Amino acid sequence: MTPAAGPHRLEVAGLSKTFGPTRALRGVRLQVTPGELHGLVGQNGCGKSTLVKILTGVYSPDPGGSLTVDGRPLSLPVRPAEQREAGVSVVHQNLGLVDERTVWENVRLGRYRAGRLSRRIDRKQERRAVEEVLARLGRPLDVGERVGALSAEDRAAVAIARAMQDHRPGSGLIIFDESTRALGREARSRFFDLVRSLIAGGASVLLISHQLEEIVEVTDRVTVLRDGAVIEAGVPTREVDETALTRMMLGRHLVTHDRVDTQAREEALASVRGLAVGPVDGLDLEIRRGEIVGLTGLVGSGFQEAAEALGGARRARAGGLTVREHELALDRRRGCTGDFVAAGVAFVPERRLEEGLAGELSVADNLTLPRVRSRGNPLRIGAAWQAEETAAMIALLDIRPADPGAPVATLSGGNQQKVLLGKWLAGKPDLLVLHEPTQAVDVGARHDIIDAVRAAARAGCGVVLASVDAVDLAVLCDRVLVFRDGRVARELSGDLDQDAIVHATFGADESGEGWVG
Ligand SMILES: Nc1ncnc2c1ncn2[C@@H]1O[C@H](COP(=O)(O)OP(=O)(O)OP(=O)(O)O)[C@@H](O)[C@H]1O
Repeated sequence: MTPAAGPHRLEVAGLSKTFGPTRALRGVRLQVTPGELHGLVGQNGCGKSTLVKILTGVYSPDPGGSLTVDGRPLSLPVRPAEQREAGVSVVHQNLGLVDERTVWENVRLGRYRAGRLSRRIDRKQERRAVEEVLARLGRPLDVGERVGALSAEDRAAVAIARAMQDHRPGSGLIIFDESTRALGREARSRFFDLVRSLIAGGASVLLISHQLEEIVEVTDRVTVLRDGAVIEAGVPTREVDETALTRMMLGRHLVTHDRVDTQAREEALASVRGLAVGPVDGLDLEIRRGEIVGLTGLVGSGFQEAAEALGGARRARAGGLTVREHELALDRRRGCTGDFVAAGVAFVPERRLEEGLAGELSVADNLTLPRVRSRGNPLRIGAAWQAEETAAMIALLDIRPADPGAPVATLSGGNQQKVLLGKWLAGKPDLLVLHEPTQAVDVGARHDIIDAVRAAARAGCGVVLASVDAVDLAVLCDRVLVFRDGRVARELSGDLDQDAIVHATFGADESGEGWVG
């Protein structure tokens, strides 16, 4: 679309943010017009989240920048009330919903209006308010339903309703910060239908995504950040394609990954017997050296629980895992991670800071932690092997900043993901269990991660890759097990392609159930 005349919906000028030695943003400018779907892309650590946090008042920027909405300047740092009044709202990663709560509670969370006299929440009024917002969106839902029980697209509608409830018709800016990843292809397209209907009504959208295909497909214009600075401001999307965007983001050309010949050897490496965890009941699985086995399915199908149990992060009801000569009981209590490490099993969880990394410790400490005990005196921090291993992993995975002393919590999401993977790869595991390893990483980092996983397989490591990302599964795996209702509904192998994986995950199975995505 052509930019509308009159003031911009959002105008950011000269915005900078410095964290100690890191210049996270440098003189950023960004203009979003009314009724525009504007994409914002950039490598991990280029400053996207920092920008969103400034727009929503979490961070105060360095002095000197300015921020206007519909021509009205906002004070810096942004005050929550002012942000709400201006109609700027964010939908976070994975939609930011609380599954255990109802639709109306999710929409109203944090903004209940208590009765003036009773100080009680007026449930009837709250529910009615939410029904009205959903009606405005054209998505009437049962507001008393638990959000966890909803379909992916209804969940998306709840997140959008939550974001737009204070918007005056024809105004407002919704920022989607990596919000669409959990949506399947079909749900995603309906999600964008909904977004377009908001835009047709005059709202604006800033879409932050690592899915360049999606950016190219749905946005009107796109702004590219690199190392905290704007490289391209508001290029009309019809003038770019994925390759051009990648080059702008990374400053280099990337060769896309194709499938490579299998690295799997004849030699058996690991076997799973009678695994019962979550909805899974009695899973058997053999993994050979160098083999990459994918586990996938819809949320709740059991593939995630199975991966967590194999990695020692979740206690199973029953089951055993044999890796070479090591036998591990999978129904043991958590806390026996040491046994898994000793057996050569490494698990890279999806939730990095909660399960996998110590945020306050440095990159070097996090990368080398699992081997501190076996390789030397834990009190002798800074040993030569630690420096060597850290330097090797920083280089292999292009971890940024390349500073071994930086606390991990200060790294961007994608760079934390790389540290987590590096932590386990450096230990040269026999069995590597990965859960969503490329989540929230940019195209360049994804490239590095795929290379690193392949190199591990080439060295004889068996890999279990649990993911909803059909592209990752298709380029990396020798075979893919598709879970449905706790059982392996399909096993795909041979020349895998992503459409076949998506179809097997979302499509009707032999019994004719399900729906085609
Ligand atoms: N609280 C903080 N303290 C120190 N440095 C920080 C802090 N927050 C972010 N940074 C640094 O600022 C830079 C920008 O990080 P930011 O999280 O904004 O990147 P991003 O583009 O959102 O990355 P990703 O795509 O990986 O989420 C990075 O170098 C990061 O290490």
